[in-house]
This record gives sequence, structure tokens and C-alpha cells, in this order.
Amino acid sequence: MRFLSPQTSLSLRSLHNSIAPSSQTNSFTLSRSVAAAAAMDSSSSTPCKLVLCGKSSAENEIAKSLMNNNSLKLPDNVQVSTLLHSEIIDKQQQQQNEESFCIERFMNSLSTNQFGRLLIWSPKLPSTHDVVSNNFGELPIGAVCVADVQYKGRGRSKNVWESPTGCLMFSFTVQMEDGRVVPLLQYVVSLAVTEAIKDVCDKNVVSQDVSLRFDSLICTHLGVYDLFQGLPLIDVRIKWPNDLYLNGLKVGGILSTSTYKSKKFNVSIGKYVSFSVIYNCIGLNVDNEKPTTCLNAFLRELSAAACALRREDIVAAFLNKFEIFYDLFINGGFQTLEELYYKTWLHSGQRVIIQEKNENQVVENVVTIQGLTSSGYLLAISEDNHMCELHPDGNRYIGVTFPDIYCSLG
Ligand SMILES: O=C(O)CCCC[C@@H]1SC[C@@H]2NC(=O)N[C@@H]21
Repeated sequence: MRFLSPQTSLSLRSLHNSIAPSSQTNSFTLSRSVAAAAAMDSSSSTPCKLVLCGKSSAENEIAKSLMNNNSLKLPDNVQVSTLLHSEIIDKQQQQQNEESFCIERFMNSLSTNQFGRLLIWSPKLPSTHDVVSNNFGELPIGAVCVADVQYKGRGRSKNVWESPTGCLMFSFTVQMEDGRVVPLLQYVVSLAVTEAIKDVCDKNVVSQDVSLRFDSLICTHLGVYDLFQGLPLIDVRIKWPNDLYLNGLKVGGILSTSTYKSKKFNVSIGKYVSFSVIYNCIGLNVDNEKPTTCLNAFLRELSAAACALRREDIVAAFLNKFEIFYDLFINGGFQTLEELYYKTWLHSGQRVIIQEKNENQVVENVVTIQGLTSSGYLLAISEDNHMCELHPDGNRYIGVTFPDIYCSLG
């Protein structure tokens, strides 16, 4: 493994142009300031509505106590109004609003033992990340927060995440004791998103009519459909470390943050333990074509008769998938998912140029991406057979076309 000195600044670009450059204009993480985004919220004086719903009576009891004790808080003194889904009288009216998240539909598709069993839904809030991170102590692990609109959406590298209707935006928590594997969890999340989208496409077969089946047959013949029946598979791919790409365009992203909690008393095992809490946040453009593309626009291009994907189905399928993957990851390590991960990411065998900047000189080296290192960075091999580790560099753009990663300390 080659180790590079801290002073060395390396940038990296692909030799192939198979992936669109990750520029600030074709992603959702536009560099508008968070303050400007917050100022856009004209209704900040009205309380933020949080609707709680449990999968079973156990989680509904937790929901009731959160509401009765006014436990849920938001930063910046944003007022919160907590409601129980079971007590909303105008449920029927809500369901008629096509754009609103259908809680019943989500709960019916959810089949997990832990993740997503307590749902917090809001028609409009600052950021789902703020809800799960500010209320960690109150919420059961795995509680999920979904918003129809965010007015203070966060992207990585302090970017703003544009969060209009049609974008699926949700966050949930995970608690882990082994800090060494925490950096790999975000890859489990990415993989669960791409697999969930495939699952939803597969399952939609039951709702298709005869004409779509006929359509599907023709397309299968043409090689567009992966399955004899079912919606065309939407092949969302992972652009390391945390972007989701469809047809060369960014369609979603993952933001994972973590905090370390030292020596808390664990009642169930009767001893003090240290652990990390990871806030996993997902933004996926399901139904809004701006500024790049969305899953449903892609589907419509494949088949005019295809049913649109619904956010409720995707979040539920994600949590179902994530629970299975998380179990494999915790019990067998990331290697249990590695093969699938490498099939899904965009980088296997990709040749990239590393630019090493030393004072005024730029030296270029070609390396080939091999996979991930045990700590979750990119493992690459140079033409003279030296291994090196490539680190992400947020959105820094160093005058090269691809990607937004560069090589730093090994
Ligand atoms: O920069 C990225 O690509 C990651 C974007 C993550 C956006 C999601 S949307 C739901 C959650 N709430 C936020 O404020 N951000 C994340």
C-alpha cells in the first residue's frame, strides 16, 4: 500500500467518460446557503406538524407517550405540534391529496422487526435529519422520519438539499457498538436503496393491466425489461461514496452522520457500554424532474403504461431490505454484501487519473480501482503495481472532469 504525505494534494479523474461529471449543477446539492433556504420558509411561525404512527400497539403506545409529554423538539425554537395518526379525523381528505405520503400504504408494506416501526411523517419540516438527531434519546432505535417537503434540507459538505414535493426524503437511526465498521454502514444503506427500487419494480407486476403485460413482452424481446412481467427494472447505481445515479445523472444521495456516546448504562445487559449512533438520511428524486431526472420520468420513457413508483412503497421496501442487509453486515461483516455492492457501484475496473500537485508541478498517474479497503475507502492499483487508498473530497472540484474524489493519506 502506498502512503502519501499529508502535504500531497491529489486529484483524480476517470479515463472513461461513462459517468457524468458530478458538477454542482446536475446534482441536487446546490450551493445556496442554508440561511437563504430557511428564509424561503414563509410559514416558520406556524408549528411544524409531526404525525406519529406505530406498526403495532407497542409502537403506538410509544407514540402516545411522545405526544402526551410533548417530547419531540426541533432546533432553532421551531414550534412542534405532535399528532397521532389514529386521531386524525380528516384522514380521508388527506388520502385524496395525491402528493401526500400515505401512512397506511407504508405500514401495510412494512415487514420489519425493528426499522421503521415508529413513523414520524410531516407535510413540511426543516430537515428529517434534525428530527432524528435532536430527539435521539426519546425515539426508539430504527424510528423513521419522512417529510413531503423540507425547507432546510441538508446535503453533504454543508450543501443545501433542494427538497420539493416528489422527492423522497427520510432519516432513521442505527446504534452500533463496533466503531470500526461504522464507516461501512453507509454502503449498506446505499445498497438497500438500489435493491429496494428493484423490489418495488418487481412487485408492481400485480397492479399491471393486460396492455402493460403485452407492452412488457415486447420490451423483453427488445431487451429493455429484465423480467418477463413487471415494471422495467430501474438500474440505479452507486457512485462512491454516497451518490445514486440513474442513466449518468444524480438521482439521489445519502448523508450519514454519527455521534459517539461513551459509557451509557444498558439496562437489558446490565452493564456500561459505549456506542455510536448513526443518523442515516436518504434523498431520492422519485417524482420531480428538476433539476436533473427522477425515477418516474425514466419509467415513463421506458413504457408509457408503467405505473408510477410511490414513495411509501420505496421507503417500506428500503427498510425491509435494510433490516436483512444490516443483519448480514453485523453478523458476517461487509464481505457478505461485497459481491452485490460491486455489481451495483460504478467503479469496478475503472481507470482513473490521479493528479498529484506538488507546488507548481502536476504529476499524473493512472490507477485502476480494485474495490474497497477494510476501512471503507477506495482501493486502487497503479500501473507499477502499487496499491493506494483514495479518499473522498466532498464537493471539491479540482479542475478535472470526474469524480469528486481525490487521493489523500493512505
Ligand atoms: O449530499 C447528498 O448527496 C446527500 C443528500 C441527503 C439528503 C437527505 S433528504 C432527507 C435528509 N434530510 C436532510 O436534510 N438531508 C437528508
